[in-house]
Amino acid sequence: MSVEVLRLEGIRKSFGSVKALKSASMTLREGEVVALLGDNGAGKSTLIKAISGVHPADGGAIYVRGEKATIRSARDAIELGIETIHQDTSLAPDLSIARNLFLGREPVKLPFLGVFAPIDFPLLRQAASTLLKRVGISKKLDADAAVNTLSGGERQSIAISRAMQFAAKVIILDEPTNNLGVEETHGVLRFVKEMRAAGHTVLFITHNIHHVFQVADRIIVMRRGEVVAEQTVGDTDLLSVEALIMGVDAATLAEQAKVH
Ligand SMILES: Nc1ncnc2c1ncn2[C@@H]1O[C@H](COP(=O)(O)OP(=O)(O)OP(=O)(O)O)[C@@H](O)[C@H]1O
Repeated sequence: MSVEVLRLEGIRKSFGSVKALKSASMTLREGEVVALLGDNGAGKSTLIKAISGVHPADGGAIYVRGEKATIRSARDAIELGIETIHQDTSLAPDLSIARNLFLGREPVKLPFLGVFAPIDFPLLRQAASTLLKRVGISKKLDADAAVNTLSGGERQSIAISRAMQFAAKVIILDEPTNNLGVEETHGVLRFVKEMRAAGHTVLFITHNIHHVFQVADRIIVMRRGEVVAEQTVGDTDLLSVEALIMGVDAATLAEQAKVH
């Protein structure tokens, strides 16, 4: 079995009287794509926000590569090699594609008078074109174009490319294909596969079970703030996954499908 990269044990999180996470546990391994499934309000987003430091957990333990970790901020998560691509929030829309790819980590020239290190734009542009070429979207996109001129799918591609660029061990995608067209959706799913091929671990939230069968190795199902099932995708089928999400028996669901 491949190496464990992230383990969550009994993660808890409440918002006032709402127990969003009662006790969520899961293990992610190197080079696997895992789909995090569950009905609305199951706790999926809250769990990834706990891992990415957006809403730190109230309790439980997080282990990164077997070592106990503390994630209290987005910076903590990034330093541990965990990059999260939230829906629509990861990019600075007014800045260029190139700036976005390296946001906060742009190559700089030598400091001027020891205090000011200006961005090295030619080097930035060159690094951005190399990256866009590597992820196969160089033909369409100009690294100098502002992100607000891009489609939803192109924005997702940029956000994902950025995570790849910094070699994050774990990449978390919150509904990465939400609101995307067919072609854009396929582009994002292709990136997910490329990330796995490059050895990254990908955890993605989705409501689209067809995508699960296209790219995921395993599914983890949440219900009412807990992980209630984990399965290898090759060992299950669409109806069984739907039944797990709904918390009903697969045979009952099949019977209901016949009636309606
Ligand atoms: N910031 C918040 N303040 C108060 N309650 C919240 C907050 N975030 C989430 N919750 C509540 O926590 C529970 C879990 O929500 P969460 O968004 O994690 O579910 P989800 O599985 O991601 O659902 P969806 O698929 O609809 O996005 C819900 O009852 C939700 O209303």
